[in-house]
Amino acid sequence: MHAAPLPIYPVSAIRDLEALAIPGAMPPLMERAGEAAATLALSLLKTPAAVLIACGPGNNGGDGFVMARLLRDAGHAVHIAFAADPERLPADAASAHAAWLAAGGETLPELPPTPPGGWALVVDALFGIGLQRPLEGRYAEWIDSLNTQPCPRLALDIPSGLDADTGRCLGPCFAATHTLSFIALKPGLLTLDGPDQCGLVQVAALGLDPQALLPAPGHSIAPGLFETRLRPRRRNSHKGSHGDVAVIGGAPGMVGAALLAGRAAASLGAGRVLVGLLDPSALSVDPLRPELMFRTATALLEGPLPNALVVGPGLGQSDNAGRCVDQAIGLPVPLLLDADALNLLALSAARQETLARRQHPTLLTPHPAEAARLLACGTTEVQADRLAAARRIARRLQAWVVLKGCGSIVAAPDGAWWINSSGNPAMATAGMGDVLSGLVGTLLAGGWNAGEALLAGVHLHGCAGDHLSATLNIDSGLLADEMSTAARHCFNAWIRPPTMRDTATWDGPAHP
Ligand SMILES: NC(=O)C1=CN([C@@H]2O[C@H](COP(=O)(O)OP(=O)(O)OC[C@H]3O[C@@H](n4cnc5c(N)ncnc54)[C@H](OP(=O)(O)O)[C@@H]3O)[C@@H](O)[C@H]2O)[C@@H](O)CC1
Ligand SMILES: Nc1ncnc2c1ncn2[C@@H]1O[C@H](COP(=O)(O)OP(=O)(O)O)[C@@H](O)[C@H]1O
Ligand SMILES: [K+]
Repeated sequence: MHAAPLPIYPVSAIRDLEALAIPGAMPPLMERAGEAAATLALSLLKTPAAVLIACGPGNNGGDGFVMARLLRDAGHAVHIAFAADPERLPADAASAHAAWLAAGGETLPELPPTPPGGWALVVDALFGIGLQRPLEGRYAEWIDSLNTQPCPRLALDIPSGLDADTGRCLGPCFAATHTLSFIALKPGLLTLDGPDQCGLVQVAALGLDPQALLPAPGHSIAPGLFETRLRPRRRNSHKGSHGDVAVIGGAPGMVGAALLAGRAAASLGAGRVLVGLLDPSALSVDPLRPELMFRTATALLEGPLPNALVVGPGLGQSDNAGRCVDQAIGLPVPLLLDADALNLLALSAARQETLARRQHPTLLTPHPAEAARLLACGTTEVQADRLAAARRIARRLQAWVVLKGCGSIVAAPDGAWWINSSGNPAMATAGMGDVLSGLVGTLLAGGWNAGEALLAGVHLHGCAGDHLSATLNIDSGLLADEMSTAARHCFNAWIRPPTMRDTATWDGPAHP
């Protein structure tokens, strides 16, 4: 069994879930949320300790009051900072506040000074999915102060100051070491600033089965999404069974990009890899990867059709590059456009219209600046709502799209979406995108459909980066060309049956 994707609900869908779940919920959801938070806190606290909980004016504050009461019952010294008007708390939060006072607890209108031994835990129960605007004044000061505490910092539902839908810090934002999100994941936990602000994310479903109440609008990416493809190769197969990948790119000065894509394709097991370079004076062999076959871009586009075509790595924006893109769009093959192929697409409305009418799978792999060009807007606008940007491109161009970066978004032409959580900032180096193109191209050439190939390629690419960072013990300085063998390693771990995954020896053919 491979890991299953997790459901993701934007705020509007969480509100719908609330409406469906709350009428019958007993004990109330807030009680369950506070209890789940207290359970997590107890796992972080060894001996009776000093805990600071900052409670806000809404239901997120209510979760904090419930948690405080339970931690106090467990013997911890709980201090609550609460500056709002108790009369204006929503009903459940008002009950939780009253129960805290009835249990002998008190609240302070300001953050108390740090006790001599320091806080053992600080908890952000200020704002959750009801955050409407950037934090200012007192709340901004509280966040700045809480962020300096060198102890575990737990956010309830979502770090205060983070937009739950977009992952954007609206202003000052709690920097959690742990986030306990209620009912289901929200997109903002997983993309843009979310992963930096959230620390370790856990979900407390509060006894609900959200998917039974409301189908999830989106999902995380996990191998369970494409597990039917994760099978060992048939013994009776040959290079023709695994597909030809053609990579078009490599204008003068950028030949390396095409090589990176080609090498990644070869390492992932493409039957044959052909590289069509635009630079007429470039290599005709890659001495470090002699398996690659070289052609001119024109010869490749006019020769026998490959099983998948990748156009863009190091392509440049010459007239010749434009002709290659136009020609590729017209070919009846699965087509992945990356890098300058996307920039050339952005330059021509006619090209976009032709692309959107293609009858064969089209995949686009923009980073935020390329996405901005495709949408004729600024990169800031793309990053302000990555999910919306990816979905807009996918719908408009009727293509499968990955908007790359921290928490890559995959969007389908029909509006479906996923968020990837593998990968890390050591991968923020030139050439990483070229490697991704080669990996996805190989899966396409192997007969995977567009969605499976893109979801798997994006996830695999991140897993390879994580594997390398862990095994090399590095947080920076990952080289794009190192990724190919790591991707090969991770992919083979996926396709082997569990019983064979750790088997290094071979005892002869298995007999039934
Ligand atoms: N979903 C569920 O079923 C469950 C939800 N639960 C919990 O409820 C949380 C959602 O609660 P919520 O809707 O009351 O919103 P919440 O985040 O507490 O903030 C709203 C308050 O903040 C205020 N406010 C907003 N922005 C502000 C700012 N920048 N600066 C200052 N004030 C600002 C806003 O006031 P206003 O904007 O009207 O001025 C309002 O008073 C959710 O995240 C989870 O923790 C759990 O109990 C389990 C079940
Ligand atoms: N901080 C990060 N976290 C996760 N993945 C990242 C991060 N930075 C870069 N990556 C991944 O590395 C790749 C970079 O692609 P791209 O920007 O196109 O690079 P290039 O154009 O240099 O080849 C993308 O797949 C991206 O998602
Ligand atoms: K919070």
